Amino acid sequence: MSALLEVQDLTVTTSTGRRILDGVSWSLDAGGRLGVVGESGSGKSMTALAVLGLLPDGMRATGRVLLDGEDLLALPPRRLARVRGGQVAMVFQEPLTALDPLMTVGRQITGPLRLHRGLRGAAAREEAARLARLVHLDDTERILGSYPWQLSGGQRQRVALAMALACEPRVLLADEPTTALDVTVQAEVLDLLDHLVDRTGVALVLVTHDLPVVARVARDLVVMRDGRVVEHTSVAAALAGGEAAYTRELVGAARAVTGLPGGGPAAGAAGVAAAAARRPAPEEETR
Ligand SMILES: Nc1ncnc2c1ncn2[C@@H]1O[C@H](COP(=O)(O)OP(=O)(O)OP(=O)(O)O)[C@@H](O)[C@H]1O
Repeated sequence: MSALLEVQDLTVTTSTGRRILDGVSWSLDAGGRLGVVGESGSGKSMTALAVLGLLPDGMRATGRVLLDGEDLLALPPRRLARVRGGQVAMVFQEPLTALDPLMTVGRQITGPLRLHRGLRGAAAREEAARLARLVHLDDTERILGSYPWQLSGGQRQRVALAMALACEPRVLLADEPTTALDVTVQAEVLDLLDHLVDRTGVALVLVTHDLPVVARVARDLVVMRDGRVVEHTSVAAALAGGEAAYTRELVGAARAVTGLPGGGPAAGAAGVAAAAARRPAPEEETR
């Protein structure tokens, strides 16, 4: 079976000729969950932006980004804009950047429903309410009538997820979706992401500097450094040791400061407890 999304030899160069990405390749199957990790400046966000055709002015991308075999890098801008937000949706670190401060949440969710699915009136409102419930915004009526600034950070990120899922995308690209949230809300949003991927079958690309975040939600892993892919493996294999010395370094560092699950004796009690607590049963899922 061929991959749903395949990045082949992606290279991004600035106007001054500096290579920001150098021959990045990875693939994602339908329904897959891929984590992209690496330290600050390793090129994670640029990879996500290049996939979406959203690179800053003056940067040039070469290589191929195949969605179901169609090269997104070769698409005319208007066709690419339809793919973006349609077949490939995105969620960023700061949900406020994706939300219009002057529009109620309800109108923001019905926007993509109208644009990508042709829903209007009561049908659009009902679908917006269903999406709000899907992302566990249970006080649905109040939330849909609120403006973004009236919501908490966690609620805003749930709204951003509802908007991303409104067009029934095949791929969800999330760049540091929990980094701006405090720790307990982070855990809730990660559990929600996990649940949404299961529930909708959307394939996930999760970009983060935080390995425990990836370990919690992703199945496959791309480790980046200095604009290159160091290793493309499974999360389980990386936690069990990883091929590349740099992957082992990242895993070791994460394990030293957090309860990173899996792995050998170094995982310790905190890691084992975190692994056990990783997937709550649906009925006890954190809201
Ligand atoms: N607008 C820009 N112009 C030129 N270089 C840039 C620009 N934005 C980022 N870069 C450079 O591109 C490289 C990759 O940056 P990128 O933002 O993808 O890293 P990252 O892995 O996502 O890090 P972080 O977690 O800090 O966001 C870095 O060296 C960065 O300095």
